[in-house]
Amino acid sequence: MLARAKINLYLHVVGRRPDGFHLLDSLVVFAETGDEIEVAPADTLSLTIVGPFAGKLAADDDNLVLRAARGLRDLAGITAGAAITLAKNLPVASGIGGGSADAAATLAALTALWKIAPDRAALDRLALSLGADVPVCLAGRASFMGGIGEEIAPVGALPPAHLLLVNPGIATPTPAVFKARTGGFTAAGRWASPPSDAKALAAALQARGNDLTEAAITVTPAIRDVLAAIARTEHCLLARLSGSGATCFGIYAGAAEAEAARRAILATNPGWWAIAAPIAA
Ligand SMILES: C[C@](O)(CO)[C@H](O)COP(=O)(O)OP(=O)(O)OC[C@H]1O[C@@H](n2ccc(N)nc2=O)[C@H](O)[C@@H]1O
Ligand SMILES: Nc1ncnc2c1ncn2[C@@H]1O[C@H](COP(=O)(O)OP(=O)(O)OP(=O)(O)O)[C@@H](O)[C@H]1O
Repeated sequence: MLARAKINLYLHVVGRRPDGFHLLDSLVVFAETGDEIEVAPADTLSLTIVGPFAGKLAADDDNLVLRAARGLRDLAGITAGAAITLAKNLPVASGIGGGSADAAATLAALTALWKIAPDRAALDRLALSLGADVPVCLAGRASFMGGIGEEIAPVGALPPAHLLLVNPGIATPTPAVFKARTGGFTAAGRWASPPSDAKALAAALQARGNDLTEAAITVTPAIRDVLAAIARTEHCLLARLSGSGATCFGIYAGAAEAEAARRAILATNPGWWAIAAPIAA
């Protein structure tokens, strides 16, 4: 099962809860690329990690995949096991929700393997307890995200558009970025009807922003270089940070333009990670 990368096309910080968590308004979409979760019947729960970023992550009890599996088992009141394999294709702690997508894919795959039908509200509560981005990853489609991540509203059909994702290879922990944030709050940026094409989408996004950008650059200064490099690529309609970083994205009208931009970026920055993929329909 594909655990798609999550991209925050815009992200406004609209308030703060008394417990310190930030209230957000974000347009979340998914890219047609990500990690892979496979599950097979077994007596006990186990996790094997393979793939390009396997070395950056331990298959220990804290792994979001195993936390999701244990949480689902407890929720269903069963003692089943599963042999889970995670192909870690996305950089870790990079603002594209890899761990959250893995957790959501694990919940979906094990629900099918164990043939259980958990109560939806309880499943959503479990998702949120695993991470603020897990509920939207569980919904699995383009959404306006509110609250601290628990409010998911439909966006309507977005126009076809292609993404270039670029990461400078520096893990950027989400808590550090929220901690570094200064300044006030921004109004919500939701629109009533979706833009008609990629150019109109980029124009609508230009009027919005990612309120974590400055803080993320404080934590990982290389983000400034990544944003500039994406903005310089031909046919780039918009360059922006996703989530708390350090992954940034470019928007392009066509697949060929996004792929050409990926090659151009890697030619001058061979140490960076870059991938081109359409926004999932
Ligand atoms: C920045 C986003 O990626 C936008 O989609 C998410 O809000 C973060 O989602 P996430 O990585 O699943 O975050 P979590 O693991 O739940 O939270 C990590 C830490 O970030 C801070 N945090 C997170 C979400 C939020 N709405 N407000 C916060 O202040 C909290 O200090 C929290 O302890
Ligand atoms: N399966 C997993 N994949 C990635 N990270 C995991 C996983 N399990 C636990 N983690 C831990 O969770 C933290 C966040 O990782 P993740 O890659 O989800 O961050 P992120 O891309 O910044 O997410 P977000 O965009 O939701 O803030 C890392 O510090 C990592 O050690």
